[in-house]
Amino acid sequence: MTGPHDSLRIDLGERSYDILIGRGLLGRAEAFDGLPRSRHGIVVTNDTVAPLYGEHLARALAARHERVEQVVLPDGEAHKDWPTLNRIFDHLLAEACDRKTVLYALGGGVVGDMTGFAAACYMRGVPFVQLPTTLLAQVDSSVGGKTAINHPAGKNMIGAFYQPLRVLADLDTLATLPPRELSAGLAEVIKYGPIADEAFLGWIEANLDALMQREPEALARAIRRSCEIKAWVVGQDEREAGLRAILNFGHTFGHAIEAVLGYGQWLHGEAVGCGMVLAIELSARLGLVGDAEVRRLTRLVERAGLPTRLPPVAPEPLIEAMRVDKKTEDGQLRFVVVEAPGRAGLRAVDEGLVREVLAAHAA
Ligand SMILES: NC(=O)c1ccc[n+]([C@@H]2O[C@H](COP(=O)([O-])OP(=O)(O)OC[C@H]3O[C@@H](n4cnc5c(N)ncnc54)[C@H](O)[C@@H]3O)[C@@H](O)[C@H]2O)c1
Ligand SMILES: O=C(O)C(=O)C[C@@H](O)[C@H](O)[C@H](O)COP(=O)(O)O
Ligand SMILES: [Zn+2]
Repeated sequence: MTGPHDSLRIDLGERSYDILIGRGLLGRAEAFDGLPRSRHGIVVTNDTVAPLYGEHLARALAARHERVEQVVLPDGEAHKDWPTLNRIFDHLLAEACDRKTVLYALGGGVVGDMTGFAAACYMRGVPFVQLPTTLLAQVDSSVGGKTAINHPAGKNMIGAFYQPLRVLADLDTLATLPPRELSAGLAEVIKYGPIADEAFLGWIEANLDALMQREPEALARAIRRSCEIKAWVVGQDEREAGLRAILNFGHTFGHAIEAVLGYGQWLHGEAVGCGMVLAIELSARLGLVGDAEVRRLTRLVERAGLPTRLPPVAPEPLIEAMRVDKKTEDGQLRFVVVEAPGRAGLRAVDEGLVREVLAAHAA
């Protein structure tokens, strides 16, 4: 393929695939070389992203499929649900799409998670490609094969592990991303520091202003390192038997905030930002890290424009929502904690301690 781009491979045996990171990838037909050609290519996107990048992508795909069609979903986390997922199936069936049909997820994590789940289910599995257009999706959700929809009782409760054939992260798409969404994406970038790479945490601290100003080199490096860490984790533990849980740092608190407030009130990245502050505080109360680590992460989350205190909700509904977390075993809450800077693990935690942390961070 011509043109400057960076690439790395996620090593999963017969399910291995490449992640390409570069400018203008969506419009470059050669970025799709080697992917299956078929009668139908179905672009799943939403009503915000379709007018921005839909046509561009359709042109790049025109030579690959006799028919390139779009399924345009309503935008937002509130629509990551059964009725919206069904719209994808309705379209595939109405157009007599067969099992060679390729689905293309064009958008952020919501579109990516739903398209992946639809691909896993339609005719028991059709190929799909991730085309992430948010920072969050480029550093996290497009990689690793977790696909899902939400349930009112809990985030991502209905889903499947199903890997894409390729990930194309087009850096140019980040130019149109609203600032609040950029901050949300930074939450998942920051996450990789305390759990896996203290040097990367230092790099983020030093380069946060450049990232927030969208300097292309800084963004490319943050995306590359984030994907490397995620590929390293998922390559060892695709289905979260153990190690992969570290990618859930901040998510037990974060998912509870999202569910209790109502999906879409706080963005996923905002809830994870606040959740990481609570999770490092929990780590400190367990005697694993010191106050300096708590202050360091809190300061970075704050600088990234993310909340560090809980929204005005009572603790009980949050605890209830946390009991639904996928890491809970035999009714026992389990949290990802930082064990030392750059290293994380999973611990069963007493509910009393969790309540103390919630109280310390109440609005
Ligand atoms: N599968 C995983 O491993 C994984 C990892 C992290 C998060 N997630 C999931 O991802 C979702 C969050 O993803 P997200 O933060 O990308 O949110 P999102 O998909 O809702 O996208 C954020 C907003 O940005 C808009 N948008 C997307 N690309 C744009 C662009 N280039 N220019 C302008 N606007 C654009 C979207 O329409 C939306 O309004 C959550 O549902 C979360 O649970 C999944
Ligand atoms: O890829 C993973 O594994 C993650 O945990 C990444 C998270 O950022 C992401 O939000 C994921 O969807 C959460 O997974 P869940 O299993 O807690 O729903
Ligand atoms: Zn996440």
